[in-house]
Amino acid sequence: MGILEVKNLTLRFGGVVALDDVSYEVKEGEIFSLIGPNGAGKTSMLNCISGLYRPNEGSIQFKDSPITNLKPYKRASLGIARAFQNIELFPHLSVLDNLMLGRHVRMKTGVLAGGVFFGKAQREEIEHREKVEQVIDFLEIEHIRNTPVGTLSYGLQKRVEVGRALSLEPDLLLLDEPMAGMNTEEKEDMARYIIDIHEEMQTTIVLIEHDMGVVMDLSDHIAVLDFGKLIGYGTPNEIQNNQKVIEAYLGEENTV
Ligand SMILES: Nc1ncnc2c1ncn2[C@@H]1O[C@H](COP(=O)(O)OP(=O)(O)OP(=O)(O)O)[C@@H](O)[C@H]1O
Repeated sequence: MGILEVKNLTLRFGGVVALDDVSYEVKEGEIFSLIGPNGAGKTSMLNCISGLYRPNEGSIQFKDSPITNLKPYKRASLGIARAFQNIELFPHLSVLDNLMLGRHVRMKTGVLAGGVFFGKAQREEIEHREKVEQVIDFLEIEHIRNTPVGTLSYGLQKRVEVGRALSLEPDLLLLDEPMAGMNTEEKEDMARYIIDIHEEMQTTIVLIEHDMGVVMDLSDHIAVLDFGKLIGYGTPNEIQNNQKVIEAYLGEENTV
């Protein structure tokens, strides 16, 4: 079953067609990757899914309901979370506080009431703290839980950025180049966390990544964009043998 259905999506910026009549489905529980050359439209696609951009044409359905015209916070409250390519954390706040803020759309009493601790707000705060502590354990960032994010290494900040999205307990996690700028060891760690999130939390993941080794290893299905058009869709094996994709993006050396 498709947890996310994108139909005939077109997005224009003046004369630039960032997305051109793109349709595909992301199945529940899978790791789905969006690949393609620079400027192909991958981030624009994530922006349309998370609600930052409104497409000119077409529709997006999440769990069988239309979300095309919903605001980003509404989509977040339905279970769509995103880790940004350019880390979107509060650098002066601790890891724990950043993750708590990541849950704010789940909080009924609001961050302020939670902060001054009365009755219902206090109970809710404790519940949210527990969820966030689970994410901290899961991503093995206990040792930096009270550290201001801005003082951490880039690799750890990227992990906290994923943690911020994960603290929402999403059904659909959008990861925009979670390994960009990382060294080999950090990349391997991040790949392992993505596999664990997928396997242990059964979270559906949409991944944008330029490292083809990672994409081919992790993905159940891959969609390939080129100049805003969908030029390929399939399993890693199908994509590596797709002549159009080889010519536009992969090149002969990346194929099996
Ligand atoms: N806010 C914007 N205003 C104008 N043009 C934009 C905007 N966002 C994206 N574009 C254009 O849309 C096209 C697709 O860009 P997009 O960033 O989605 O590609 P991408 O595949 O994510 O690229 P990269 O791999 O470099 O991140 C590009 O031509 C880009 O210049």
